[in-house]
Amino acid sequence: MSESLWKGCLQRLEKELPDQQLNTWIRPLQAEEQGNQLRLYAPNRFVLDWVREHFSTRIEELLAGQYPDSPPQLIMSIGAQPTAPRVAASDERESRARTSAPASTPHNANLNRDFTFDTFVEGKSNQLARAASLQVVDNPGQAYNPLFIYGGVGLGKTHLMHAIGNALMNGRPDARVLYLHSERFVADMIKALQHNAINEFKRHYRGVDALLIDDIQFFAGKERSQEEFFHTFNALLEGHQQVVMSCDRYPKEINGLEERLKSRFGWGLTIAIDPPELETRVAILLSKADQAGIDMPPEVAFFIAKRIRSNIRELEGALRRVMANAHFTGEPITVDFAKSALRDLLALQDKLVTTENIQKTVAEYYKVRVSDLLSKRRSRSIARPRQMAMALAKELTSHSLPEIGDAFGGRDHTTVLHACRKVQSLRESDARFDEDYHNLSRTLSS
Ligand SMILES: Nc1ncnc2c1ncn2[C@@H]1O[C@H](COP(=O)(O)OP(=O)(O)OP(=O)(O)O)[C@@H](O)[C@H]1O
Repeated sequence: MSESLWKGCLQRLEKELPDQQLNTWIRPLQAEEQGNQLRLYAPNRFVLDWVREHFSTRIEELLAGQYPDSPPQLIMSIGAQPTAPRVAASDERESRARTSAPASTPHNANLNRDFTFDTFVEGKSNQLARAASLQVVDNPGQAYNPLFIYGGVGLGKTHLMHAIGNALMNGRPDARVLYLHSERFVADMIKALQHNAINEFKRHYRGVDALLIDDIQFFAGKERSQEEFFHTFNALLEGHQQVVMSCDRYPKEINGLEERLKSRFGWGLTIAIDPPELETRVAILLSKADQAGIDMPPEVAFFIAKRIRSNIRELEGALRRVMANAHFTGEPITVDFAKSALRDLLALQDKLVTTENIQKTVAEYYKVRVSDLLSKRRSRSIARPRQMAMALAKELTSHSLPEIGDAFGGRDHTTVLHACRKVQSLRESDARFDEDYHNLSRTLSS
């Protein structure tokens, strides 16, 4: 039988399955080919059951496709392939990652190799989270344990977690690093309970050097999973094994999560990622365009970044759309071109953030009336919210300074400019004011 029997299957599966599934279920398998048999070894029972249930029929079909006259027999078990060299996945990077990982350890393949510190653009909004993540890489299990990263959708939490995992693996290729979404933890646990394999489940998750677990808000309301995670979490911390968690909100704000978990999550370092400011958005766009081999004029990046503010995933979506349009039409990427390519998206955005909406939201936040913001009153309790609203209108809408002045009771454009500068300097000198700004822009952009 050909040595490349499993390789042939892998090549087909790589075309058929999304990367996530390949990395989680298929690439961790080891193959041994003997006579008319293909033996596949799974690193643990979960992988074994999952592959049996979801992929074995397809693998058998692929085997039969290669030897229609005498289809090879597929045998699956837990363990490591005893002698022969492993059959490498066709993706070279994955194959390198696998070769360095002991077979029976929780595999490292669910790390996305593109999410590294090198591809993570630093800005004010993510500086602390990035610095803390680098500390974790330098001193895993010691520096900040657990590291809890929270922030809105699409702001780079997952990217940072993978960057930690990849850097840990680069420093110590035999490190047992496990990245997973909380949903997977829950699914594995249920499966383990069904199969009476909870001890194996425990061993699996407690045997890692670093557990990177994403979107833990998913545990909300799932008591049994929380219980299990609580014990896993404690065991890891006691063993000085690193835990990194991400969540879409501050731990104390997760409804349906046990108090003891909330409090324990705060034992290490809890750190926020905020929505990126304009300069960071521009830098991210330029960096992503560069990675895609596109020469993006800075003024186009600036235009897109100014108009798409909600999160980086949306920013990437807009960039992809512009690049695809340029590719199909062969036209150069200019501001006008981007404007036309993003027409629908921008119209939607404009509808969402209007000056009226900003005035209303700011007035509610500071408990003043909208009419006060538009009035001539100059007391600080009114002037500050008014300046805040003007600065937000400049940042979040595409209106000009005179247009914004008009919308605020017919003020001059220099008043708006002054408000923007004042807000900028207050944000730098007054942390509370800066937090107000972030809260408001988050509310308005979501
Ligand atoms: N600072 C950054 N530099 C470069 N790319 C970034 C940065 N932050 C986020 N991204 C990119 O934005 C996209 C979304 O990021 P990511 O998936 O990490 O968000 P998230 O915070 O985990 O969101 P969710 O809560 O929805 O899972 C990814 O493609 C990521 O590479």
